[in-house]
Amino acid sequence: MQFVELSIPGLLEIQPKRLGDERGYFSEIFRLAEFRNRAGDCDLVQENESLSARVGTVRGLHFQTVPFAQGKLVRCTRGAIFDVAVDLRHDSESYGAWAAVTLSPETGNQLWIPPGFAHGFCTLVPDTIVNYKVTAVYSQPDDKGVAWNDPAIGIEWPAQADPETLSAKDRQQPLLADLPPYFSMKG
Ligand SMILES: Cc1cn([C@H]2C[C@H](O)[C@@H](COP(=O)(O)OP(=O)(O)O[C@H]3O[C@H](C)C(=O)[C@H](O)[C@H]3O)O2)c(=O)[nH]c1=O
Repeated sequence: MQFVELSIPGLLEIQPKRLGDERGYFSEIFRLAEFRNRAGDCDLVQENESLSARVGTVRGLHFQTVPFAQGKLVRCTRGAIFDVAVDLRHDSESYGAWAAVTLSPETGNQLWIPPGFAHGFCTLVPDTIVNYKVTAVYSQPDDKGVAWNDPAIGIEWPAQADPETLSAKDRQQPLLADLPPYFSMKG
């Protein structure tokens, strides 16, 4: 299993090994000890799955606030996504910066997003399924967001991104400039 740090420290793209044979392949997609060794001590306490029927579906940018801040280990099990994270740690050198990877079942790669980041994705094909483990349970009162198209963040979404697919919640997320300092590098 390979771990590659993205342009923002803390974000890790994970590439499990695939052992191929005449039947297909076998792949270990998660080992807690190896994951913790790279991502730090954390417990993955909930697993989520979402299906997005339309190509260009945009979900995000979401995060939960302390004490329910979530780390997310994201993979795409059908279709493909442009998966993006935004640094919301107010004392980080990369505050407001974004980084993205394409996740798909063909590559089998994953993205680790530590607490302190907003997460979102855009589907690149119809009927895309995203599966992700999180380090804190869902807490609706602590479920917050930031505008997907905030020019101060400047995410270069794929051409497929379709604003018509946004949920009512995502159509009215605040701008980065209006976010309280929810997160710090000090945890
Ligand atoms: C996140 C979550 C949601 N829900 C309920 C709340 C709503 O009734 C329904 C849909 O929730 P929402 O519209 O927030 O789902 P997404 O737009 O896919 O949001 C997710 O996608 C972005 C990309 C993320 O990173 C977050 O994990 C998560 O916010 O599921 C739950 O019951 N448990 C949960 O953990």
